Amino acid sequence: MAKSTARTPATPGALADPTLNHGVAFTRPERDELGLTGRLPSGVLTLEQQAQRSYQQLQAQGSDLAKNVYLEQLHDRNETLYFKVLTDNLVDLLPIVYDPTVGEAIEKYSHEYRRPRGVFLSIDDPDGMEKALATLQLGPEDVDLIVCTDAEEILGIGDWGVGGIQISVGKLAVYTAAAGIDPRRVIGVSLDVGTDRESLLKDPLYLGNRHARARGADYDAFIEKYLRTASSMFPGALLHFEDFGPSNARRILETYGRSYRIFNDDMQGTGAITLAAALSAVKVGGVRMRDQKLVVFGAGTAGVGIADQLRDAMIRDGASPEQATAQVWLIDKQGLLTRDMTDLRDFQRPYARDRSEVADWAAEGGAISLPETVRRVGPTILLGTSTVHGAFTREVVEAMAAATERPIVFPLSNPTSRIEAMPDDIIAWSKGKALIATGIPVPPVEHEGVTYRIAQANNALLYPGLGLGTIVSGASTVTADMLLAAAEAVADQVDLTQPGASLLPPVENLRESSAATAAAVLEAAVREGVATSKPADPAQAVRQAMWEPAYGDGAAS
Ligand SMILES: NC(=O)C1=CN([C@@H]2O[C@H](COP(=O)(O)OP(=O)(O)OC[C@H]3O[C@@H](n4cnc5c(N)ncnc54)[C@H](O)[C@@H]3O)[C@@H](O)[C@H]2O)C=CC1
Ligand SMILES: CC(=O)C(=O)O
Ligand SMILES: [Mg+2]
Repeated sequence: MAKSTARTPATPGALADPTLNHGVAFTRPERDELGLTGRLPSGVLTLEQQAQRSYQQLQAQGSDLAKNVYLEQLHDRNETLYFKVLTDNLVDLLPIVYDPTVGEAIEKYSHEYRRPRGVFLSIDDPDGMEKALATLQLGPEDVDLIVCTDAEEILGIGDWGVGGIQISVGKLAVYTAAAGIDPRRVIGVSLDVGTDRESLLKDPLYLGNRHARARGADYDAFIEKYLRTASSMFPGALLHFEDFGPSNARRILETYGRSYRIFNDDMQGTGAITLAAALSAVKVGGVRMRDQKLVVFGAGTAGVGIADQLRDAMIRDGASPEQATAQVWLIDKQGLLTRDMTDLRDFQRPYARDRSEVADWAAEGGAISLPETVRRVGPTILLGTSTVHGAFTREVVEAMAAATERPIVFPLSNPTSRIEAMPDDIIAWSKGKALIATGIPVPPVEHEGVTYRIAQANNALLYPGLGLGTIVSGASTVTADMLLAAAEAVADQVDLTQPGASLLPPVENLRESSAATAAAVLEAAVREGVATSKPADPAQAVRQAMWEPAYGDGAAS
């Protein structure tokens, strides 16, 4: 008997390709033309109706992680529909595709894995890098943005190896939903250099390179090769670096920041969004920027990136560089950082205090604690970038409130399990005086008849607009003035007239806010002479460049 050759026919191309697929929104003529006759139920829905149905399906998922996975699968089926759902429900869904749920998706990547998204570049095959990027079949003019991570310091949850691809994917989703970056012109990249997390190395299902993290010359050569390859294949692309470890993050930016179009979100994006929140807080608090005293708890990539930007803001407001630097105190695992310590990182050194200055401060085992520093310094701003949940205790916040009328308290660590203090506690302990911003989304806090809206000082409120402005300007590098323009544009959008007002624009307005930020960045790039495109009307140029989720002509939409 002849062998049967019958099999289920393959999904026709237009349904299988998420960038082309409109699903049941394909009209009848389109179905005929694309060879889909009989391959879809006969009803034809609009994009709006499809989005309604998807949103209902999403709500039926049992957990935030399940929602994240559902959305990923939707993205794999129909990109336009995915972005329609995401853009129309950004307030609800930002915490699902991004911070904090993305942290869980990263931890469980190898177990929740369905299908790949992005490009995986392996340190064990550096010569395969060009070949891997070439599989995308994109030409030199086809790419605006590449987000890469080596996943050594994902959010505040540390080293997650290849699972870090999901932070690249999440950051890109926010770029598109918040600023209309064209999703067909972006690439997410995992730079898989191994992992030092034992549990991953021992997990039979782990999908990344199964060895310790490469460091030293091999690592440096791999990063340099990535920069050379990505920027020669896609010369127009902005190269976004995310969640690298503290020593590499800064070193890469300092080494290559002037020769490649790179942007480190954890240092520069976080610095700029926190500066924006601080500019608002300073307006409310009344102490001039040049007179602020800043204590940073957790002096790593984000903490010192923010300290640098706040120090520069003090200088712009009239402080001398020496005075501004002396108004910053850094605390890390060793306690308050002092110059006599032998394990300081290069970037911490400028802010380390002279030991003689703190000779009579209380120290436990040689370490000067956060509460002692706050009591002694009387800071006006307290910043948390330590990943230490609960580090801002009642004692610390009360000491801040005793020293300054409107203490500025920014517990910025992500995800929720790492936050230094929750806003309702800070509001209660400071008797409603504290001016607060957090890294995660937090609901408003009621206290003695006032509703306090908590600013989300997450770089997601700034980097999409910064990226859009950089892309539209064709800027050759991301300059300090472009970052400052972005911070000021974000701060300018805030209405501080009501008691308890948020220090940053709400996520509801993120698309509008990103457009305004992008226009300001574009203008700064032109002023600085790094722009290659100089549109006469920056606001209009930015709006025109923003991609909208729609099927375009022909489909029911
Ligand atoms: N809100 C936002 O937009 C952003 C928030 N972050 C958050 O900031 C936190 C830090 O991130 P990175 O700076 O990238 O990490 P990092 O590893 O570079 O910095 C963390 C620093 O905290 C220090 N630290 C750890 N335990 C400590 C302790 N008990 N006392 C004092 N210091 C301690 C570490 O030694 C390190 O220097 C993370 O939770 C991350 O999610 C980071 C970037 C953006
Ligand atoms: C928000 C972000 O970039 C971080 O927590 O690392
Ligand atoms: Mg980050």
